[in-house]
Amino acid sequence: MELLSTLTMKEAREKIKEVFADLVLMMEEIPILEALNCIIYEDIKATINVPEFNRSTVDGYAVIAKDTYGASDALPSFLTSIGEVAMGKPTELVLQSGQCCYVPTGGMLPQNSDAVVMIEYTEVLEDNTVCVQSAVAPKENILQFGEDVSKGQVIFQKGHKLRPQDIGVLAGMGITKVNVYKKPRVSIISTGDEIVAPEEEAQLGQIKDMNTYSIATAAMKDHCEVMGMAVVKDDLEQLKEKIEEFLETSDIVLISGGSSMGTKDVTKDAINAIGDPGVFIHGLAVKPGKPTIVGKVKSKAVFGLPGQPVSALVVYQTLVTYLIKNLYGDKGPVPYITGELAVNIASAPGREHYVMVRVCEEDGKTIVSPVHGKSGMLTMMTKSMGYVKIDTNQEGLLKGENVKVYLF
Ligand SMILES: Nc1nc2c(c(=O)[nH]1)N[C@H]1C(S)=C(S)[C@@H](COP(=O)(O)OP(=O)(O)OC[C@H]3O[C@@H](n4cnc5c(N)ncnc54)[C@H](O)[C@@H]3O)O[C@H]1N2
Ligand code: MOO
Repeated sequence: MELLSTLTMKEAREKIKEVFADLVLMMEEIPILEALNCIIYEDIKATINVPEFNRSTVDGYAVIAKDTYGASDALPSFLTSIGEVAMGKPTELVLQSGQCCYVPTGGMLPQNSDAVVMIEYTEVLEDNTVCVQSAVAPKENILQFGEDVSKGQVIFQKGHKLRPQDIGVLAGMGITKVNVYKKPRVSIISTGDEIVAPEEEAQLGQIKDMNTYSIATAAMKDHCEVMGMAVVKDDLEQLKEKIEEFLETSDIVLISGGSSMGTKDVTKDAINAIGDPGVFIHGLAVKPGKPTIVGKVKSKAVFGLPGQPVSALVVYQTLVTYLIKNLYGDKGPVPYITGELAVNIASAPGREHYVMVRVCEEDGKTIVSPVHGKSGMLTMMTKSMGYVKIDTNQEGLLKGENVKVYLF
């Protein structure tokens, strides 16, 4: 009798990290407008100071803060206005004690000024006298030279994923192109004599292909380039040929189905038939996802995901995403929220258990409830916001417990 050997998820991840240490992504230089969600290939240093001059953050009067101390509605300070700063222009003005100067939001501060009083707290009297009705502290309402970013400082580290605000900062530095990792190239194969394309009519006993589409779009979400998608019969030779074809252009080939112990489950044999070292993981102590396969051939990664739609996607998210993040050097955590369990949840003994959950707000509390179903029902995941993890040694989770929900 052949039984699956079962590694824990932690052991499987360590093994994957070790075995694919030589799988590396190339670098490419791209315009910043195309770089959203791309991963930075090397540290980026600030090329300038931001701002490059002391700026006001409000419309008001630049002052020497000391001149306003004690000022109030009842007892204002009277300052002499020496002029106005024009937006986008340098100023030559220099403040002396007892003087002030009008500055718009974002305007350059005159020399010697160290704060700005908002215009609402001032009143202009005759003879360029400004009545200041509120005190300001030094540095109040100003952005100092280099306060946002100072020249030479590392603003983004290698492995950082670029978000809209990051792209804005790069533009603000005059950096219009960035070196990023090339996307991992991924191909997807679904195996099964019963699988038909979504647009085809399914005869009794057949099933429309879900996995090719859920896995391909999961890979796109992970910032991969999908190179090929195919459905292959449960046939060793045909599967081997398709994997070999896809390996020509891909870093990772993801196969779903045929991972278990049935007579028609040929994924493991097909991977091993291509070359060494072949399959190095078959079986994980997780639920769902027990029959997972991981192999290395032609220096590339080949995964055999379980055919059940939920299992395939859960293993993708827990294991394939882990490898992809590793390739990118992305050390960020899996995004999660926390909430309170609405009911007790029993665990699968001896396996790390991923339970699909929905989340709602009730009386200001975040309430987490399990979504029941079987791993052949993909709607279990469409009704869920994420999953909670029950560790191998945990007996279950209790109602009222605070849990982490890992988001899809
Ligand atoms: N004797 C045993 N049987 C099974 C075991 C086991 O340990 N011993 N493990 C079970 C578990 S757990 C899972 S998960 C499945 C995994 O099976 P396979 O990876 O071999 O997948 P298939 O048998 O090909 O398919 C399973 C199921 O999923 C449907 N499927 C497959 N591909 C698609 C697709 N692209 N789109 C939609 N649905 C798909 C397929 O029709 C089957 O219903 O094995 C258990 N059995
Ligand atoms: O372990 Mo299977 O992946 O439960 O459905």
